[in-house]
Amino acid sequence: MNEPKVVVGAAIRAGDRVLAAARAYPPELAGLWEFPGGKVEPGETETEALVRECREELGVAIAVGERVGGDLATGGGRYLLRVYFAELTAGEPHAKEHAELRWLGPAELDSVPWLPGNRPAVEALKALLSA
Ligand SMILES: Nc1nc2c([nH]c(=O)n2[C@H]2C[C@H](O)[C@@H](COP(=O)(O)OP(=O)(O)OP(=O)(O)O)O2)c(=O)[nH]1
Repeated sequence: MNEPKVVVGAAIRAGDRVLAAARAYPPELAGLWEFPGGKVEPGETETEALVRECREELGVAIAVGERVGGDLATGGGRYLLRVYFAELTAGEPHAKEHAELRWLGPAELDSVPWLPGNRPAVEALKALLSA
């Protein structure tokens, strides 16, 4: 079996809220929520991938911070998801590729249907944002 590909997600934080994004595609994932991000390309660091994806998907610049939770198997074992805190350094997020964006506080994190693999990261976030 192939090694899982690393997928990085940015938990962009503003105060006690983080930015969640609803996928627009593919059809089987559309309407489910995730952290902006994507696959780490060959030769790219995880930080570089996060910066690139947030520029492409949201039109913003970010600074990447600490990890949120551990490595999460997702996509039926095809991917290893790693979530990082991030902060906006330039621009306001616009949904260039997502169906919708929402800023969610710790009490609102359960108000959207997350991609199933994100569950443990969302639980970790809830604890970190409430602390
Ligand atoms: N970006 C992102 N992907 C996630 C999260 N959770 C999760 O299970 N995934 C899955 C969904 C996708 O199957 C895969 C990442 O794919 P993607 O479509 O976002 O990556 P990409 O932008 O590099 O894709 P592409 O260029 O190949 O279309 O990881 C998450 O929080 N953020």
